[in-house]
Amino acid sequence: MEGASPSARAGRVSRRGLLGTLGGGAVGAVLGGVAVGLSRGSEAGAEAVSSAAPANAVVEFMGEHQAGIVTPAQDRMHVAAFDVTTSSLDELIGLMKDFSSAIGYMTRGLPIGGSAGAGGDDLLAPPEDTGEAVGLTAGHLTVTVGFGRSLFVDADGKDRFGLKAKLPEGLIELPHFPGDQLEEARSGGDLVVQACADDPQVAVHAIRNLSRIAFGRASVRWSQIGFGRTASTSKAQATPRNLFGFKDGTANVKAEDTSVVDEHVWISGLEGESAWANGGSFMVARRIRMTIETWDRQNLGEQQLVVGRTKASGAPLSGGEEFTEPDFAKKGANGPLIDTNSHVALSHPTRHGGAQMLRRGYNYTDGTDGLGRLDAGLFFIAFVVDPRTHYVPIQNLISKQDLMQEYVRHTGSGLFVIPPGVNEAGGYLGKRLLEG
Ligand SMILES: C=CC1=C(C)c2cc3[nH]c(cc4nc(cc5[nH]c(cc1n2)c(C)c5CCC(=O)O)C(CCC(=O)O)=C4C)c(C)c3C=C
Ligand SMILES: [Fe+2]
Repeated sequence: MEGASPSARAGRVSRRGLLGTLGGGAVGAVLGGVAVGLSRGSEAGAEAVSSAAPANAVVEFMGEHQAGIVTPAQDRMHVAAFDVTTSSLDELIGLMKDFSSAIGYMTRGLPIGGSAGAGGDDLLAPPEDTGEAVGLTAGHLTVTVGFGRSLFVDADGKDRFGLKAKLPEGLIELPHFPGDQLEEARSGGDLVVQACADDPQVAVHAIRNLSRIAFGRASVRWSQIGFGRTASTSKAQATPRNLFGFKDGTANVKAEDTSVVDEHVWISGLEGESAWANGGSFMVARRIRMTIETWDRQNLGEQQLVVGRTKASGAPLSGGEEFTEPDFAKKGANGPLIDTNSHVALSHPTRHGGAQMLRRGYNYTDGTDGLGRLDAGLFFIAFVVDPRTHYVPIQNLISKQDLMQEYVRHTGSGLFVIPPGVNEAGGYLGKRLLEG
């Protein structure tokens, strides 16, 4: 599914190559976009644009599943949630077609619409692409799109677009968890767009342009920039560290374990009206502020007790090295070596009927809070097959008992269903929901 197409791998995307790779199925809208872009741009412009798409930084947009889930986690993220402002299903369909078309270009490192990007000949219209990514590589950009419950039914239960019957049962209203201090302006949303890339400018460019494209049909409700990954999603990746200074992602679901991914990440087996969601996933997003200053005053022993692993190597406190399975039964002089209320003990699959999640979070900082404290933390993202079994019970237990709770505060929240990928000619993100 992922990986560069042969034409992209060659480092230059010819016009025919572009039509082949995008038009091979990404959408009529993409083909239309290409045609428009080429008719507007000069030959020389198109060539210049094409040569700016080195293949080794391209993650394929098209596929059975959307990219940006099992894709090796890139270092930078910009996520935005949108409120859909139109009440027209046709306009919503148009928006998803336009998003899919633009994503097709941007993930290849090309200016939207095949336009000249930062410039061109038309002085009387705004450029089709804002231009700040021209000259940069595709940066392994992935753009993952999802739908919130409020797209299906509004707060009064009204069927906004005739989609209510297609609402997957798993797309619940998340319950209030103990200690939640959620801010309305950082929570919810009808649509979510997760842009991840190696380069922050590439990720921000994607969200900026999609927001611009959405104008008149959807507006940004909240957005969050993350500056460093806090998870590995591939065995080839080194485990990064979160802002507590601990390795994060050691026991994460990894892309190579395809049977685990199939069981715990991809939606399958849905029948009837919600069958459109098969091949998709659910995305849980939580903005978790970390009280860094308090944490930094704790001694190393306390920090390790809270996590249940050593700070240096990430090994479980029961012994071994980073990837050794924790032994929760192993006792020392003062009881279990891994505290029963440590983060690892409470979130481990053995406490939750084997449920696992693919974590794909990011460190964030949004400056200081006016009291001299860093507004920083972890933008937690997890992809799961069903939040009712794979997120809610875990969050409930953590929120009630986790020693880590003393150092964190949940300030934002969202739950979205991620539709499957685009893998057919004339397809676009969400087509099976919106037209099926
Ligand atoms: C509800 C799910 C989870 C939330 C919310 C969460 C927040 C959170 N986690 C850390 C730091 C670490 N988490 C680690 C492991 C881990 N965390 C969860 C779930 C949530 N974390 C799971 C399922 C696991 C794996 C448990 C296991 O199988 O052993 C670790 C250990 C290293 C690792 O395996 O990744 C750390 C460190 C922070 C700082 C945080 C909120 C700010
Ligand atoms: Fe965790």
